[in-house]
Amino acid sequence: MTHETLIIFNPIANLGRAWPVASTLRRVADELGGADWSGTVYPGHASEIATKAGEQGYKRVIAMGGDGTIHEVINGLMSIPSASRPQLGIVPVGSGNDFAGTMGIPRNSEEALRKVYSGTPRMIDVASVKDDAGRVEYWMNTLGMGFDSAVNFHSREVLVFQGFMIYFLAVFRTMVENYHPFRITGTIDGEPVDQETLMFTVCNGRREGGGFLLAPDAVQDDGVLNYTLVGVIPRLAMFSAIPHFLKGTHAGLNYVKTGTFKKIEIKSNKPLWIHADGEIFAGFTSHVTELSLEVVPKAIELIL
Ligand SMILES: Nc1ncnc2c1ncn2[C@@H]1O[C@H](COP(=O)(O)OP(=O)(O)OP(=O)(O)O)[C@@H](O)[C@H]1O
Repeated sequence: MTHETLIIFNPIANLGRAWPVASTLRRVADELGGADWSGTVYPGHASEIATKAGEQGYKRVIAMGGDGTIHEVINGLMSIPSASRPQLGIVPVGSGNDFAGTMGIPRNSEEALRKVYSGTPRMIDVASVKDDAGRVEYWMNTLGMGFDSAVNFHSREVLVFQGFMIYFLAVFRTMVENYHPFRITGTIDGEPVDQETLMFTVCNGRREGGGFLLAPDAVQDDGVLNYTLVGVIPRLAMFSAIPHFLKGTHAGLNYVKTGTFKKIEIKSNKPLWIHADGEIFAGFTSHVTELSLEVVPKAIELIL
């Protein structure tokens, strides 16, 4: 440890386009006071590096990548006691960068890096998810069950486009291949829920999939999370719903329920496909049928 800042850099973010950005940013970081750098070598590595950063006494950790990198870094930071948890900075070099977008972090990576060195820390909420096998993960942007998870899984196979276009193509594939209603029962903040569902997305951030505005009113330090639940509609009607989710005007649709919560406990009659911040929590071969979701208020000090 030679600096008080550690940059955790994902070289394969944005399909490898992040890699050349690092050499430019290295010079900028040096000019701003310097940082130690650590590149990720395999999935999950960012989480391990962030955990170690706490033990090593770093004052701040910069997640340089997309939402998946921030997700891993946050899981590492949450394993550190809050008193010694480093601050978090974000330099978006991923493809969707939805959480950075929500937080108003500049899309330009050099500008974002400069902001980390000159910005103000603000405590933000994160959230936890626990499945029926007792597996716990933290997430900071969105966690989706059903339709948007299938979109996320398919988006990994679209290799020729960038950003939002990847997700847009994946949406059409999902409509054709994965019409998969499921029934959820359980409670939202103690209130019973029993609902045939196509998609159930819980949000701390406002958008996912490079621009789908699922929770336009979400606030990241209000101690509550938002949800958007899409009931069962015919496949064709889904086409007309897309513009609403892009603009964030879906709350008025009669098959959509939205609201806020602190804790959700649900069971599904079918295994749930789940993404957490765009990372696969339970894929197409999922066995997860029970889930508990909870806000962790003001858990991370994010430099903005
Ligand atoms: N060296 C590596 N080799 C393979 N995978 C890696 C490596 N380092 C990180 N990863 C994985 O890369 C994946 C994608 O990272 P990330 O989400 O940051 O970028 P992105 O998908 O381009 O951006 P976004 O999620 O904002 O669309 C993550 O699942 C992470 O675990």
